Amino acid sequence: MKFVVCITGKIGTGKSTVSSFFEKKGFEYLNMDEIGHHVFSQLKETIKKEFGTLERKEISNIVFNDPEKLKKLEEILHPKMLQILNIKTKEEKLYIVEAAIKRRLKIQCDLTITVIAKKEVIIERLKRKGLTVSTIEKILSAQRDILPEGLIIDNSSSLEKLTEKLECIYHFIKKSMNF
Ligand SMILES: CC(C)(COP(=O)(O)OP(=O)(O)OC[C@H]1O[C@@H](n2cnc3c(N)ncnc32)[C@H](O)[C@@H]1O)[C@@H](O)C(=O)NCCC(=O)NCCS
Ligand SMILES: Nc1ncnc2c1ncn2[C@@H]1O[C@H](COP(=O)(O)OP(=O)(O)OP(=O)(O)O)[C@@H](O)[C@H]1O
Repeated sequence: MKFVVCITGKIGTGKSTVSSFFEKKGFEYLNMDEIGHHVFSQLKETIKKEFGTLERKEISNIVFNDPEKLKKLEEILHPKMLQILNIKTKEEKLYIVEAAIKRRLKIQCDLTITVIAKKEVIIERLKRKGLTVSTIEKILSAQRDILPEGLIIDNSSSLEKLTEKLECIYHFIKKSMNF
């Protein structure tokens, strides 16, 4: 049986933490940020021509300050990213796909889980990872179209609370999908 769960949500809400829970339960994990980085390295010439650099941090500064430039980068990367995702999810398996911009990428899946968290919690957690408030604010602003859909998990409190919620969801999926 093939079953694809997509984990979506804004930056720093806890998508990787949630994905890792499902990976431990035996789901194969795919991360669209990583696939994006892979495609980026395959399309260097086009990117260099468009942005004048291949430094991801510099490009991040450009695109998260200019929606038109972000659109341009997405037009270059997204078709190939989707192609890779489709190839990687062909088997009869359980997959967990982490994709902040699931809707923009038009990813097809059997179940969507949206991870949400309070803005101040997101900022606090990401500051600890070394991001500046200004960068976080800019990325959040480029993610205004990420709206809650499917099952919604609020990850504003502890990891213990998150795990409790995830165990419930996992058992619900397991029972309803019969695996
Ligand atoms: C802009 C790029 C070069 C920045 O690379 P960098 O290594 O500095 O950051 P990273 O990839 O870890 O992204 C930082 C944060 O921004 C988010 N993000 C990335 N791309 C986008 C986007 N198009 N729209 C909104 N948020 C995005 C990520 O989910 C993450 O939370 C890179 O993110 C990129 O190539 N993005 C375009 C491809 C894409 O749409 N990826 C998102 C897949 S969900
Ligand atoms: N409930 C929680 N309590 C405390 N810290 C948490 C909790 N959930 C996640 N974190 C921490 O917050 C940070 C962001 O979480 P995570 O990397 O899972 O988010 P993400 O949505 O995948 O982020 P990104 O968009 O940057 O990929 C990490 O350092 C993670 O360990």
